Amino acid sequence: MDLDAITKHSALHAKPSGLVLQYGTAGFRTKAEHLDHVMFRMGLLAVLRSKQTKSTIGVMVTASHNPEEDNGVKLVDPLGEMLAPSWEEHATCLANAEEQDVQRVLLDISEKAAVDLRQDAFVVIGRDTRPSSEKLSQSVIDGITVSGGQFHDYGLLTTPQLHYMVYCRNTQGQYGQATTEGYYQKLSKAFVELTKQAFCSGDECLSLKVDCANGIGALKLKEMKNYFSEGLSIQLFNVGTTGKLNHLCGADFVKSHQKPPQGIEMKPNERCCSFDGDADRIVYYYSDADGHFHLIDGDKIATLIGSFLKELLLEIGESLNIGVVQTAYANGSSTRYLEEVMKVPVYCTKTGVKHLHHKAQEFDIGIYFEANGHGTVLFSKTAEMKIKRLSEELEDKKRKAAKMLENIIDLFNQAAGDAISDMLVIEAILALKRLTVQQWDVLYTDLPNRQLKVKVADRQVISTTDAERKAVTPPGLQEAIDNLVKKYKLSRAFVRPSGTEDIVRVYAEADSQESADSLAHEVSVAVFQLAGGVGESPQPGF
Ligand SMILES: CC(=O)N[C@H]1[C@@H](OP(=O)(O)O)O[C@H](CO)[C@@H](O)[C@@H]1O
Ligand SMILES: [Mg+2]
Repeated sequence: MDLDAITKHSALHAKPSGLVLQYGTAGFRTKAEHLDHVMFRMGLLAVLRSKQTKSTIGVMVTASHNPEEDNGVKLVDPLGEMLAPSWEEHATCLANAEEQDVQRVLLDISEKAAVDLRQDAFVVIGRDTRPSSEKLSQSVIDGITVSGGQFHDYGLLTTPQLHYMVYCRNTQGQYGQATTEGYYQKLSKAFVELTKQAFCSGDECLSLKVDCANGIGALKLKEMKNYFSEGLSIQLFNVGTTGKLNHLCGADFVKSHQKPPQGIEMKPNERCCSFDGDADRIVYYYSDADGHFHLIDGDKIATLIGSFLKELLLEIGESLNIGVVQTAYANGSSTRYLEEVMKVPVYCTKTGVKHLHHKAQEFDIGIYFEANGHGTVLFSKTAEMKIKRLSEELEDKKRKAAKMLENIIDLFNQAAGDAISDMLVIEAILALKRLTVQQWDVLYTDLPNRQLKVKVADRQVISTTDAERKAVTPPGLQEAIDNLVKKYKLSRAFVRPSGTEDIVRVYAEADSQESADSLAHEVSVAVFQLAGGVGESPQPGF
């Protein structure tokens, strides 16, 4: 590594003085104009990580569901996973180093992580459709080249596609071909195989409306549509030609406002879904004959998938262990349904897919979804091999079930939650089980809930425990929440500092929407008072 060259180039990507950023829930995220130095330095870091793991590392430039003016960056580890926690710390150190300290921090990381600097390095890059993304990804490339790494720039990709590319490259193509073509082919083939049995006559076809959040999902789905056109007809909305990214549309908007996105024509009982800005989240919804909006979130997606997989396992007579992983944001009704009706063990982790993904790896079949629609299913190598063997050995109905499982394994993106892949899985299950969106929705009834944001001077004054369900600091906050919760029926509430925005999140659920709203408001006021609220105190009403 030519440290002098790095220093010279680093000065061209100077850090704004006083700016401190953290590698948060999903990498660095802030206003795009503050990120040039972070991008350059993440290029440098990706090279070190690649040398250390002797593998291809991914860098994704995106701020997912954040407003269009924001941007962000995250590194993808060799098996398509999120960056290891110890390297998140290195990333934070490097991003915040003053100009004159960049060399020293790089050498420090290399020493601490035992990086052999003579190793080759290879990095792949992807970016979303934000106006700032192209220039920022050039800064990543600058960091890679000046530190002697090689790279392949995929250009526009969904986040899960980049995870897939990294996984493919590090398994010598065993997981699939590391091209968008390879991705489309793998998923479409599995989808077509899986749904073949669902359509008796040739003229049946699924139809679905997709809100693409004015983001990358629109471009990629448009390309992919032709691969499965016979089984599924999709109509795309919010494709980015006129609207702004994530503005009044997309999965995050629909989930948090619990209402339909703008820019989509919804007829009664029509099945619709929304992606987020980088297409790693999906939520479904419909409007009933009376015009009531029904949201089908990540919890209901996990339930649908879980019950389908359980049925198939029962059919083939194999006892592979299934676990469902959720976060504190999972609706209480979903947890109860999974545990009590479906009899599946449920685990709760901290927010952020890296935590859920990690936990899901402990099972033969680990299903994980955040309530906001980010998730996937992981199959252990043993489970995968067993299913493959059974699909050759078993006969008739059992063989059919094993074949279905085999295709489902291929249809899931096991590197990361993926809106396109999840959409195809859901569509296939609905077709195979002949379920309408309404029948899916009534599996259980969500407890009314409300999420709010509170602005405080320093959100880190709030620390939590018990998978973020209890506040440890500031003193008195948890006690205040406990007392408020007692006032309502079937109620629950918790608060935590966001890892992607400079706010504290408040979540409440209760037996009625009025109670959930009122509890969320009261907890917000407690946060404002006890955790250093800034600006105007939270007002009731939404
Ligand atoms: C309540 C909520 O939806 N939180 C989201 C959000 O994290 P926060 O740390 O809550 O800002 O963004 C994360 C990254 O996309 C996602 O994993 C997570 O679920
Ligand atoms: Mg996202």
